[in-house]
Amino acid sequence: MSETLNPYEIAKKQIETAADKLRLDSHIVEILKKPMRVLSVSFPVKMDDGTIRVFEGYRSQHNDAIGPTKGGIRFHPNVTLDEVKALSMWMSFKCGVVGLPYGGAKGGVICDPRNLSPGELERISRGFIEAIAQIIGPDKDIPAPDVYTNSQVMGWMMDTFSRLNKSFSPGVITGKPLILGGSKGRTEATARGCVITIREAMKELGRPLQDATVAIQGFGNVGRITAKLLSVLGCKIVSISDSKGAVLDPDGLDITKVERLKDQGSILDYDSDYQIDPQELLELDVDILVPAALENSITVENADRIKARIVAEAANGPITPDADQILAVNKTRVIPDILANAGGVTVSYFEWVQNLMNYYWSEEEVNVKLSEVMVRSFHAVNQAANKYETDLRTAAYMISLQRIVDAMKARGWV
Ligand SMILES: NC(=O)C1=CN([C@@H]2O[C@H](COP(=O)(O)OP(=O)(O)OC[C@H]3O[C@@H](n4cnc5c(N)ncnc54)[C@H](O)[C@@H]3O)[C@@H](O)[C@H]2O)C=CC1
Ligand SMILES: O=C(O)CCC(=O)C(=O)O
Repeated sequence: MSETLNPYEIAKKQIETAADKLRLDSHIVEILKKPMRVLSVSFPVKMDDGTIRVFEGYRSQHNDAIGPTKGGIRFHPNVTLDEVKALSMWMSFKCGVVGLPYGGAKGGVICDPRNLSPGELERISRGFIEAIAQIIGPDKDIPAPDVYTNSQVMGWMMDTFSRLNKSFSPGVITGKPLILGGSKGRTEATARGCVITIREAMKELGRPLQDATVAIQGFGNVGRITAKLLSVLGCKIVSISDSKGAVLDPDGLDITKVERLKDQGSILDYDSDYQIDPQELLELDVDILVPAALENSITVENADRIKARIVAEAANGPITPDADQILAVNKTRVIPDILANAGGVTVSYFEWVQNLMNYYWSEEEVNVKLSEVMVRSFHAVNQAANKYETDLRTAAYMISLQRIVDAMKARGWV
């Protein structure tokens, strides 16, 4: 039987694996395998040509035993309800692994921002928040950016929520522009956190970062800043891809040039001799592979051909469970998404805290706090993996599952 690529089925499987190791009661596992609340909405939006289009979106809230739920909003043509549910579950375990007082949530709207005008994008952003306003709020559920949404989208969403509630509510959403209560360091936080986990993993393996070779799939918020930060640490970024294709230079790409080309048109303008098939990027013989795009990049189809020593899951869900097993046999070190990309939600938490106290930290303060969280969490997961003789993903799930279960018990739910 071929493996499932359905993210919801995958998330459930990951929970079962860790729950088995923790010997959790089956009724507790059943609670955790379902989001506690899912809102499915459709809302009309006036397009620039005067026509009205109806857009569909979802908000899934997985478990709020520990605190309000938290997680990004994705705008993408392939958004599905099952994807949003899985992403909300992964958010719960991500918040758990770094010890944030949140449960997980996620939202998604089926649309393609690459084909929308700025005005249409604004009306979709406002329309979606109006449609889900009843279930979000600073002490209920706090959205943030994800794929194809950014700080401007968060600004519009915060404005719509504040107007509906007739009070300025910066704490309803994070990843906002600085002028509206955004946190310094939030834009870079996911990549910065990921780079810290890579640095710690390389230390564990006794390998230097200087001249380490890196391939990065995805050149958006996370992939692009990861490329920049790793190159500052002396790594050689040999290959980068985005939704249009991939480029490779075995001597190391000029990241500033790739950034300029991306802003002006396409990374494929780098040099036609440097273009490769994006699938090839994943299979390059590099020290570090960073999938920073979407789910299911590494499956049973290609797992056996992955040559990287470390795969750092900057994206959510890039490796399927069956592929995970193949990578483990091949001794590839996988830094799981719920740890590798937890820097984003960590600084989102700092943003929310700053909004609630209306007092703001310097970028240095934010980065020092982020680094403390990421280093501590990486080593806690690594130690648990050694103790339970398991991989980093299962160890990370075990830590978070235990926290959520403890909270549910303390509240008298189970
Ligand atoms: N933005 C954040 O703070 C966080 C993002 N993530 C995850 O990181 C991943 C990337 O998110 P962002 O960078 O924020 O999104 P983004 O919208 O800024 O960038 C997405 C990038 O992926 C590229 N892409 C899309 N399809 C691709 C494909 N098939 N092959 C190669 N590249 C492709 C796009 O061209 C774009 O460069 C997602 O899985 C997201 O859920 C996780 C934690 C936090
Ligand atoms: O910053 C946040 O609250 C959540 C970011 C996110 O959606 C994620 O970590 O996948």
